[in-house]
Amino acid sequence: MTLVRHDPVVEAMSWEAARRVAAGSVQPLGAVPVPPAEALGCRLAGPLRALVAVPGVDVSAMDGYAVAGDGPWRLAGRVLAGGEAHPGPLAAGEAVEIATGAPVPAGAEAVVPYERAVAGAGSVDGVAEAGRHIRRRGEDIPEGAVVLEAGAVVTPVALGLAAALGHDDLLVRPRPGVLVLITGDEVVHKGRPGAGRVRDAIGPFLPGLVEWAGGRVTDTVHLPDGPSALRAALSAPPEGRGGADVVVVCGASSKGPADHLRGVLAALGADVLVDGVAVRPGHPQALARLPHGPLVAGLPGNPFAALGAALTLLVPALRRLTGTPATRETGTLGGDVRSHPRDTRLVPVRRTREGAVPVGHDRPGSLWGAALADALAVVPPGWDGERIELIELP
Ligand SMILES: Nc1nc2c(c(=O)[nH]1)N[C@H]1C(S)=C(S)[C@@H](COP(=O)(O)OP(=O)(O)OC[C@H]3O[C@@H](n4cnc5c(N)ncnc54)[C@H](O)[C@@H]3O)O[C@H]1N2
Ligand code: MOO
Repeated sequence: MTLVRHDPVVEAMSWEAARRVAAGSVQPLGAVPVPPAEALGCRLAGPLRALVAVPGVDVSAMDGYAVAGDGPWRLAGRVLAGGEAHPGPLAAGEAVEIATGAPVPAGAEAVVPYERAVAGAGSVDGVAEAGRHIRRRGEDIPEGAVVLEAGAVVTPVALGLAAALGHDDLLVRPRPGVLVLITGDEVVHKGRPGAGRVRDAIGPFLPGLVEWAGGRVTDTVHLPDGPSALRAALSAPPEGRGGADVVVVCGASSKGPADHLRGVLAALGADVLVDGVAVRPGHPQALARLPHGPLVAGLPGNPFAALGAALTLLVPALRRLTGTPATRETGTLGGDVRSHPRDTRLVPVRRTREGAVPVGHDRPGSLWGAALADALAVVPPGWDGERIELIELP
């Protein structure tokens, strides 16, 4: 009989420390100008300024008559938005018919809406209130004003605002690219898994999770077990990785005969930043930096463990790359939850007015509980029942 000597158990890093290491493992990506569709959801890398005033000139706020002096007024023309401006200034006693948004002629003192005017042949009468219904140049937004600060999220509304202010491209921190490698000979990607097979449950949730955290999945590649395919994928040049900033490896993180992540990382000379975390589920997770640049996040193959690990290592790194400040939500936890003496527990919960309530079904191999939950409660070792951190689920 051959005796196999396994590595001694190495003390895993605390969950808090692992999250800190992940956030500190990268720097925010440099600013790039991108078109609006690409900028959506990114953070501004600099302040957004008004390139033009809004409105750009004095315009009418109503459909009616721009008038000078007291009525009745002689009708001197018509001005439409996008049409020809009135050729000269209005003299006292003159009016032009005007559309909402059309430039008011110089000399106009007010706009009298149709509803308040009495039109005759070549003339119009009514009561003018000085300055009424004229939107002055820059009244809404002065030229040069900072309308959104650096770090603001580019929302759909922000895109509309930027366009109104004359911007074509926006200067943002781009979405970090994430390449996903799914390992496992038993993992299938379509249909009902047969005997000895499991359906990939991690590849389908990562794009949404990555997008929610500010990144984008550049590609999802399925690899057979064994070190050579993993090694080839991790040592590909940047263009072979789609320029990804982070490579996520799912499975192969533990100590089994097909778990090659650590061996491949060592062979490639990677700097291992996290090698196991004192958390349940998800302890075999890992974080490393390859010599040629990208970060590698190793997620366990058990899908709920992979989710917990993604929230521990991947999401904090993506948030840092996108320049997103760390936030912390705390709450109370109901139900009968016990802490573990050594490991942090991640417990799927729903947040209610009475505090967070565990939803159950939280086995490492199943996403059932996490799918019912809207957050994971972070139960530290030796928890005393005080307030706890809640990490939001996408
Ligand atoms: N001797 C030890 N064995 C294990 C340990 C340990 O510390 N010592 N840790 C256990 C824990 S905890 C976990 S989690 C797993 C992690 O395993 P791996 O990351 O190496 O992943 P696999 O062995 O490939 O798979 C584990 C499990 O998950 C299923 N799987 C894999 N990929 C997927 C996928 N994309 N979608 C759905 N399910 C997947 C796979 O079939 C296995 O059932 O290791 C324990 N063992
Ligand atoms: O990370 Mo594992 O899922 O705790 O079983």
